[in-house]
Amino acid sequence: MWLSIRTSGCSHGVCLTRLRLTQHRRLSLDRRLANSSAHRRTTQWSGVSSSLLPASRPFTSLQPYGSLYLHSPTSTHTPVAFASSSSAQPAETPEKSQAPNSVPVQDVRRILGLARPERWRLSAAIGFLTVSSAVTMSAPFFLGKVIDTIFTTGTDTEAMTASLTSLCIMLTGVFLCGAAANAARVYLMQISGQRIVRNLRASVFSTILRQEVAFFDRNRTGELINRLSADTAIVGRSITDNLSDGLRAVAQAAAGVSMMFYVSPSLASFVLMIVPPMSILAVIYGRYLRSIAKHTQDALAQATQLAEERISNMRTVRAFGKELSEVNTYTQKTDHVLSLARKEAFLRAGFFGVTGLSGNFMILSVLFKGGLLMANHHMTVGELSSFVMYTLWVGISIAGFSSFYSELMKGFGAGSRLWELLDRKPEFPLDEGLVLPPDQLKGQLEFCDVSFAYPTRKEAPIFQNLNLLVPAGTVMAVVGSSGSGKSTLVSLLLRLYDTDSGVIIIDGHDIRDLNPYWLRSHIGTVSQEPVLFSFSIRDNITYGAVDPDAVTTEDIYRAARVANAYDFIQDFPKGFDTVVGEKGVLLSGGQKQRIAIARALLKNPKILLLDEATSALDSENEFLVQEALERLMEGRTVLIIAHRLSTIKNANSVAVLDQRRVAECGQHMELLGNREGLFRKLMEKQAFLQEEQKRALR
Ligand SMILES: Nc1ncnc2c1ncn2[C@@H]1O[C@H](COP(=O)(O)OP(=O)(O)OP(=O)(O)O)[C@@H](O)[C@H]1O
Repeated sequence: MWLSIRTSGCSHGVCLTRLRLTQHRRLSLDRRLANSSAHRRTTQWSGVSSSLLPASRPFTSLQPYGSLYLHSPTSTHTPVAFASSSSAQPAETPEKSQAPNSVPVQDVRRILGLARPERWRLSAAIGFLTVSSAVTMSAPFFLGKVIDTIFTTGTDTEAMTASLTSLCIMLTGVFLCGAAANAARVYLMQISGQRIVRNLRASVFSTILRQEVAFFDRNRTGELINRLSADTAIVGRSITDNLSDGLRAVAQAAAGVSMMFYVSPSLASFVLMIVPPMSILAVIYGRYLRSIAKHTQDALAQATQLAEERISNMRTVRAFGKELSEVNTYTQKTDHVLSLARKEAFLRAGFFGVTGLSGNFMILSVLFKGGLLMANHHMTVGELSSFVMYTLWVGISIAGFSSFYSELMKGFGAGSRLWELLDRKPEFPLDEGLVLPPDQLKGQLEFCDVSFAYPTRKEAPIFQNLNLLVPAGTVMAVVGSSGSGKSTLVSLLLRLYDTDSGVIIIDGHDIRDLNPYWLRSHIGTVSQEPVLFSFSIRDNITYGAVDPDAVTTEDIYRAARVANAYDFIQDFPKGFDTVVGEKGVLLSGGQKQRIAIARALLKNPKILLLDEATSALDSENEFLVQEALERLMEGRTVLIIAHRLSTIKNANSVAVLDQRRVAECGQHMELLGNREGLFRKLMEKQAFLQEEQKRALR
């Protein structure tokens, strides 16, 4: 039994979408098969610590890029439109949420979990820390002994010299050990910190790259980069350097207080009355600081995002003469950062002012009370000196602990943003699903009753019950007015987005059942404005290969020759090793396109999605690009967004998009014959006919 869906105005068999009900059954069977492990190809992502991710989610690494996302509607083509702060979509990351005043236990566990792979190094560092702190804290006691030796040996200079010398030699040895232990601690902590940050960055980057394209529509690049660079560094520092400083502060404060009680319990009880109010102050301060630090990070992320977007599109900024206004906008953002930083500075100033004052009062009270005790012979001068030094150390340690606490809170703030990102599950998997044997892939494409709206603009549907069939090995030209959804068709075929309803079928398989990674490895794309990466031409071409390691220099040269790129590449002084600049900015439009064609050729895809170059190219470049494209299209299923009459004429069929569906479909001459038809009107409007007439006259 056959169910036929004919698109309105479609007069050619190609556009007749036949959806056999038995095929439906086959599809559901395939879907079940896809779910079975036999049909799944799940590849472990390597190089990233799986402990960073929730257990429910397998952590897999990126495969070499198989497909070229050149015609993604999200890619930065010229002309460039900037996201204004007012119109910007809210970011998905948790910056917009209020900073909670308490740290959830699972956040603490998670942040400590980051240090697990470094536990041995960190344990050794803590061992060295204990040694160096013990040395530091024993110093006042022994220095007190030195003072007492000086004051109590009276006129017996020989005895004093002997005991003073032995004491000083012993202390020198102890201090040297302390210095070595301290150096070892700093080294181990730094290395562990860098390793933790490296792992965290790899995880965050990998998580970002696995997200579906809609995620990148919602989140700004600058904000994501900020998570990747700044937040990871803050988290890394908070559990290494900062943790070490915190532990040292606690250990030294505890040892200092014990020694104060050992030297003079009555003086110690008197002085330490000041500690409880100071601790309460430190906790309150830490909370405030955490909240302000989080807002400062958010504001900074926004400023970074703006700078990143403007700098990477500098040509557009210059062309519109917007340098000054962009500087003003950026300054406004940094002013906001400054106002938050001012609040933070005010808080810090107040806190450190109070702690400094308390420290001085502590010393003053020690000297006052200690002087009285000395006068009553309850203390020696050496003991009082030791006590004063311990008091100073305890004061320094408490101040160190409060800065440790505030840094730790900053770390939790940055961590909470990272967890939200790391925990985000992509809406559809990158590397799961059915993989067809190579000989089974013919390349027939079918859109059956497809309805779709972009996730960020659900209220504006792009397609409603769209039907289209591209038989394997044929070329279909897609035409339509601007915004009719031509590029969206390409995005759906690449499965950058999923349809809201209806199915896209490739060789009888629902695209959602196919492994997206595998699927994209068989689809080549070349857009009007191909994006190249800032490495050499050789590497840019190799980027297209599914297995870059298997690519030989001869393969690259062959692809470049077929793409009409070999000669101009060889004319560069560095030939194939020429670096093309960011997004290929050092090349002309036509050169970029021919390199992109070579890149697609190396991939040798079964299905080609092309966005033909417009008249932006000069006639020689246009000819070379056109010729290269024609060679690329040979023997493949091609969906081409056509801008030229010659392409439309040479295609096996033409589909006209209008009103969220395929309005007309058929061979070029057939569609042109319909005087009232949309295609005819479109051609007239786009001056294709005039172009043809001009040619006929020549
Ligand atoms: N990522 C996106 N998020 C939301 N809307 C989008 C997105 N990309 C495109 N659109 C919208 O979808 C519609 C179709 O866009 P599409 O790029 O597919 O049109 P097109 O026919 O290729 O246009 P053109 O010929 O001008 O390139 C447009 O209204 C566009 O604004």
